[in-house]
Amino acid sequence: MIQFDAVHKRFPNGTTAVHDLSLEMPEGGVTVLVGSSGCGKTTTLRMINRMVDPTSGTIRVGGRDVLEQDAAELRRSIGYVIQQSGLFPHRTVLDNIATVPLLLGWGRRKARARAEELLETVGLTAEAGKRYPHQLSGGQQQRVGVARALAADPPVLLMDEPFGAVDPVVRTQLQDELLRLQKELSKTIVFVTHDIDEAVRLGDRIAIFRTGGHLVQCAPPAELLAHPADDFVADFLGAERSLKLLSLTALEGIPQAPAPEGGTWELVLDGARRPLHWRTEDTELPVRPLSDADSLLAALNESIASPTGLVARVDADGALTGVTSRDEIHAHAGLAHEEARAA
Ligand SMILES: Nc1ncnc2c1ncn2[C@@H]1O[C@H](COP(=O)(O)OP(=O)(O)OP(=O)(O)O)[C@@H](O)[C@H]1O
Repeated sequence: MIQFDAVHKRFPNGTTAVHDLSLEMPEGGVTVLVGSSGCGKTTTLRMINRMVDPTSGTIRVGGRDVLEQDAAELRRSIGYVIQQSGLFPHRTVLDNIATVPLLLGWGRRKARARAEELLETVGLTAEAGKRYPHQLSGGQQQRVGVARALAADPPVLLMDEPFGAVDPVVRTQLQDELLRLQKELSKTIVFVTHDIDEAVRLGDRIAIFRTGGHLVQCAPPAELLAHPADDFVADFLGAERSLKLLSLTALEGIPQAPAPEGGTWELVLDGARRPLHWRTEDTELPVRPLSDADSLLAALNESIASPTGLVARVDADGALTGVTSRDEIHAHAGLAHEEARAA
């Protein structure tokens, strides 16, 4: 969908921001650009919608060279979300979201109806639409930014550190929302971040850049974590690289056994068989039940916290389906690594 071919960007002051970049960003997937400050991520992103033009090389979107297209038209056809949302302060939330449809000549009524629909899509109330941006929290403003970028239903979304300015809890919520939306919409997304955990969570492919605008490696997260191309990439991925790999493997298919009965610790259930806590004669300890979609990393964590070393497994309704032991989780963690290395 988006193709960079030998792209170079040198600014008039002599700074090379992007060096000989050849990269493909697949249709309907999330490509995350990561790297330390100043390594050329934003410049790469902005060359896609011609906010910056390359010095040499070719960029194609949907097979068409961007330099052969009208810059303003191209920009309207590509969604763009930035940190601090970039909303117009003197327009209501609804008018902000309707910006591009109005520019495209949709007519006021249709543009507003689309904006109302999108408010709901990004998890905001109709009432929020009547407010001005400063009357919303940072996380809500980012949601409006995403809604505005989606308004004309563009096939491509560019997102530059969109969740960089919100606290970690809201950031996780926004990431979850984006994953949910992406399941429905399958946009071609290019996402810039400093945060490798965010990249592993969101990316179908991760491109790691080094200062001077050099692309070092581009691969799906599991491949990157199992086979970093060099020490730079390994350092960037961090010391917990192996644990990050476990965050990509789901618990589904990992064997379960019936919950133990009559031992020192008992798993207490409510009337709907939902786990409440672990109980011994004089103590109760919390249980954090996991479903098939949860990761091996979450299971490892829970197995360490659990007094019995057992992880309670539940179905979609939260009802107990069985337990899995710490040893079993360990064995599968090792297996997940071997498979990733072998792949
Ligand atoms: N308009 C410009 N003129 C001159 N140099 C620029 C310009 N824009 C960016 N640069 C330089 O190009 C390099 C790459 O910048 P860019 O913003 O693409 O990096 P980045 O990886 O997105 O950084 P950050 O994570 O800090 O946003 C930096 O050295 C930057 O100072």
